[in-house]
Amino acid sequence: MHEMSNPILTVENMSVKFPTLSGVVTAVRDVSFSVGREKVGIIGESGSGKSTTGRALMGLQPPKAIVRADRMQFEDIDLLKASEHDMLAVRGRRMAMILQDPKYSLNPVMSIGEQIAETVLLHEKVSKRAARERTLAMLERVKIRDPQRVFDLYPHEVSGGMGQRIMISMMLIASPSLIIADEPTSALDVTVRQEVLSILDDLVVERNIGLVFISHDLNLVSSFCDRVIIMYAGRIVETIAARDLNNAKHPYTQGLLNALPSLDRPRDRLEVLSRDPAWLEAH
Ligand SMILES: Nc1ncnc2c1ncn2[C@@H]1O[C@H](COP(=O)(O)OP(=O)(O)OP(=O)(O)O)[C@@H](O)[C@H]1O
Repeated sequence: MHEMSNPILTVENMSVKFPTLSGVVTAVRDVSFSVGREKVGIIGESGSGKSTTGRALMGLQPPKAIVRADRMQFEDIDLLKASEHDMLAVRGRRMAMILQDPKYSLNPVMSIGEQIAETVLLHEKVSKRAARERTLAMLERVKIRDPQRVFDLYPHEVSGGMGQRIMISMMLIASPSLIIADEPTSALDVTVRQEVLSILDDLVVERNIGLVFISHDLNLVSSFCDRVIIMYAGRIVETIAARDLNNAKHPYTQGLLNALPSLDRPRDRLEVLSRDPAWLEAH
């Protein structure tokens, strides 16, 4: 459950713009939210600004992007004032990101074991031998069978589900207080997805940390997260407790819920989401 009295992250009126040849694209407009020790989902259609929001929190927006906000506070760090040097100490350590494809986050020329052991050596004053032992233990913690064999594999040799477990095992070592997961299970099949979600859930509960879970899958987010932020065209249209989703007030959220396939609403009869220009007005 969340302790909003003491949020880990507070964002007030954040906007992200991209100057392009055909003009300035405003990908995120005046979004405000906080994250406590809880799982917060960000949901919206493709292009609604979910990933841009996640990257801006990490300071990982493309160099041309312009991020503006009244406030972006992560624990004791003012993200608006933090230098790239400050962010190096935050990223991966205090705030970590999991992406859809772990291959992009892993070093392709280093074995899995070497990479995890490197993280251990970065965070703990131990010998190389002890780092190897810790690495094998971490692989076991994320339920990887045969960790000795996996230790010597390279990123291209592991499946997507195993890659996400490896990412999570590195987070167990770094012990971040906030994880931003951008579609971490979209590329996985249903069984593997459930396993990865359950490992992620254990991590959040056990470490009492915050998780921002970005997804276009409302069903998944509503069952996995505590609260849900609904984005539409770069804005937050509604923030709601997952258990209250069925009572969502905003017509866009209701449209998303109605668009979910269910037994009495076969897939070939999905409704077209309705849109109203008034939703784009500030509120
Ligand atoms: N580097 C960029 N340059 C210009 N426009 C960009 C850039 N990155 C994102 N955008 C635009 O910003 C908007 C939001 O994109 P974003 O990727 O955040 O959406 P999203 O909700 O995460 O979508 P998806 O689910 O497809 O990842 C889109 O209109 C996109 O075209």
